[in-house]
Amino acid sequence: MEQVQVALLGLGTVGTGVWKMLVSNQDVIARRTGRFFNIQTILVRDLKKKRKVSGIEHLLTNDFEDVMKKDVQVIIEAMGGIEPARTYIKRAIEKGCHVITANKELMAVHGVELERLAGQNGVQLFYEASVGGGIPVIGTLQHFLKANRIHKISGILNGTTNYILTQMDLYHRDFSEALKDAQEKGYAEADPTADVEGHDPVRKLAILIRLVFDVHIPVEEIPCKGITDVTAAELQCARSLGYAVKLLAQAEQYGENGPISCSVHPTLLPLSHPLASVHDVYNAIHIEGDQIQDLTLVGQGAGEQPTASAVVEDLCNLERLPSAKLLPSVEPLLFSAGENSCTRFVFVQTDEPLSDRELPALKDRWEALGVSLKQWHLSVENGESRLGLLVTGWEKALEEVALSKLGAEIKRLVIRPVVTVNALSAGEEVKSEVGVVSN
Ligand SMILES: NC(=O)C1=CN([C@@H]2O[C@H](COP(=O)(O)OP(=O)(O)OC[C@H]3O[C@@H](n4cnc5c(N)ncnc54)[C@H](OP(=O)(O)O)[C@@H]3O)[C@@H](O)[C@H]2O)C=CC1
Ligand SMILES: N[C@@H](CC=O)C(=O)O
Repeated sequence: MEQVQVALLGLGTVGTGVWKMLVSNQDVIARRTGRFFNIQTILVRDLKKKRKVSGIEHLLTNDFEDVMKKDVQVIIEAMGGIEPARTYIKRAIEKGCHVITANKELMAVHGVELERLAGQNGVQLFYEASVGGGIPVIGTLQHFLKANRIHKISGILNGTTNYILTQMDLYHRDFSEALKDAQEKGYAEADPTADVEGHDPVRKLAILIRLVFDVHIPVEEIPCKGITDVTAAELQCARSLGYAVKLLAQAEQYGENGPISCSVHPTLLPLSHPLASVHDVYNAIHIEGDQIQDLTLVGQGAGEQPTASAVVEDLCNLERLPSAKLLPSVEPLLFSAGENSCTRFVFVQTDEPLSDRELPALKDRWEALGVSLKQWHLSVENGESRLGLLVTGWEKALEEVALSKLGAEIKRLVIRPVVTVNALSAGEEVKSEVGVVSN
């Protein structure tokens, strides 16, 4: 049996999962690869911290130079953050080690540099765990969709926020309680701001964009909005109109080397949409290509076991799969995904009593502005009116004047993009204009 010597950087959620899987699935791995992966050393920050696995104490170090002294062929980076992870990975590559990383923040920003360095040094750099947790999306794009022209990729790319939205929407739990739960389950980033503000799915989208469109887009150029302002009232209103709110990542290219629209935004999806029923920690990635047509991958997007699965599969594939080919990158023209559709969910909370009898008049006033009111839902709770409106023809420039026609002082307003069903597309016959009213 061939022995492969491995160093593990990080023994948190992912590192612990990798250790456990290499122990629990050692027989399957050996049978299928003819290899035994031996972890020689584990880098951590705090040597005194209580660990979730035993029998590793003698392997722990908090000095990267100890790792460099070991004769290892592979380094698994599961620490997170840009530095010192970037420096450690570069040093490992320059020493001739293959590298596996789960670090999307690093790969989104420095992926091109690190892949180039790996190529120059004749080693592999695999990062399957960096997008979609246990979903093999990177391998699928790199190895099994090479010959397709992919024009669109969209999906739910963050387990923590999907878990929070599901808990709020279906189980009526509050935001902070659901976030705490996601942290305890090991789904969230060390700093969960990256999850709830949308930076984590933006990083993952940047990695996918590089793989499908061969362009590097700086993460700060991807329009992004997180879920911190999504409330239970809004989720209930959207559901009453037949929609679920999901943190949707989207990227679409218009023609070969053409402009790219992309964004990460809380978005309304019709309940019949396949992504609307992707709940809890599950992620989903929908790929549209000229030959494959469309393909959706669904699986657990975060957590110890699914993420460890992606890392260990990378380990098993190191010698089997070819390295990714880096293509010359072109400067794309970027615009926000929301800009090419003008269907919106306008959700208003006001202390003034609103009546559904006023809505036909509002519909006429908006019609005159070119805004079409397709569906509404009004509810009154503790003296507060909550009005959800589905509209087409909405434009930023019209916002102020359109909202002034509501005739009520707005306490809170959110406007979300909507993935349309045919009946809502501008110019098409509307099947139902009837508002849904509940008190
Ligand atoms: N959790 C998840 O579901 C997923 C995570 N990822 C990514 O995997 C990576 C790891 O995530 P996760 O396991 O959740 O993170 P954790 O915070 O649970 O673990 C991080 C580990 O790295 C160690 N570490 C951090 N910084 C240093 C440093 N400077 N020197 C030495 N050791 C260090 C920590 O040491 P110590 O224990 O001593 O503090 C800890 O063991 C991140 O890039 C994350 O984005 C990817 C997919 C899913
Ligand atoms: N914090 C991330 C972890 C996996 O990438 C998430 O919740 O998706």
